[in-house]
Amino acid sequence: MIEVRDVTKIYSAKGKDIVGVKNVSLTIEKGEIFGIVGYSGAGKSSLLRCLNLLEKPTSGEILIDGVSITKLSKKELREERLKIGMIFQHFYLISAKTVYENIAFALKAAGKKKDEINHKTLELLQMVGLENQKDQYPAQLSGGQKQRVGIARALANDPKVLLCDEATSALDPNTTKAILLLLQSINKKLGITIVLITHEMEVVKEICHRMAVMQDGEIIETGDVYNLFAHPEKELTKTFISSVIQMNLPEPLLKGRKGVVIKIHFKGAIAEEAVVSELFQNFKVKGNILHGKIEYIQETPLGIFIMELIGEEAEVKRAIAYIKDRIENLEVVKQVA
Ligand SMILES: Nc1ncnc2c1ncn2[C@@H]1O[C@H](COP(=O)(O)OP(=O)(O)OP(=O)(O)O)[C@@H](O)[C@H]1O
Repeated sequence: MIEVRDVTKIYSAKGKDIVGVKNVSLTIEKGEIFGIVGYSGAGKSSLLRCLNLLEKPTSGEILIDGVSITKLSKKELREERLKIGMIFQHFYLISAKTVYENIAFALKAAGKKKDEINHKTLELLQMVGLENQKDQYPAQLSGGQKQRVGIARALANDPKVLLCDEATSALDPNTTKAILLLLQSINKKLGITIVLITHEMEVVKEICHRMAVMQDGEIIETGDVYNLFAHPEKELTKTFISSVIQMNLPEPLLKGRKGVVIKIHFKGAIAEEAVVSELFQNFKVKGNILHGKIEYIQETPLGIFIMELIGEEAEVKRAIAYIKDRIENLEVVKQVA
């Protein structure tokens, strides 16, 4: 478990104070994949780098499995850092070393013996699917393959935590998907806690269990990914979510509507039921479906329907009440007269 307690990071540049992270408190559970999203400059990298003390917080405390890493001596911190792997957007591989040597280097640096280094390196190569590229140099690899080397190297010393700094931002969508699947399988297989920062909501939607949204150094919203997608509160969270899920109708489509426009989120299995057709059977209302989609947040469906209900006012009201009453986890989120 990672506990971030009231952490602030202030940089000094040219005599000016720049706030990187502001009073952030956060708990990341053991074995979860936790995503931190925000625009450029929001403080994501600063916060992530505080987690392994690549940046020393100006104030506050960070505990990993109960050990306050902000209070460790240099020697203790060096040992603790071995338990925290990190991967980067631009990979940072050693260009003069082969794939095998890049991974083995991390084990050598930790003082492992030759036999153990060989055994572990081969095991890691297999885990990331690079057995056949072991003698190639980074320049001969694709971006996805380079990131696989980065992941193998980060896992060399069996860390408890893997920090991912925009790990897929330099990759194309297909390669991104493959790397995310690899991270997900590593999380399941090894039970390792993964903290990733990204500006791409798709990444969060694909693999994160929980997430936090950062703005101006602060965490403005946090929670379970599915629930935040279904009920985002903050405008910035809504903006991020709308980059992967169409949540609103374009203004011109709303203009001139005579009926009541409602937006419904169907949560969980209910998304697959024929709720909307039942509505039209039971009430004297006509409906225009303006937008309808079922998204999958990992395995769980989230249905989004925007429709216009046309009919006598009282009947439309009854129809809306019927939807609200009948299904507990169905919500009318917007009514426009
Ligand atoms: N070494 C540094 N010295 C001075 N200011 C810094 C330093 N690192 C970050 N900052 C500042 O701290 C703030 C947060 O930056 P940070 O890089 O953590 O944000 P970010 O959300 O990761 O953005 P990006 O995705 O662009 O890296 C910014 O205003 C940035 O200019």
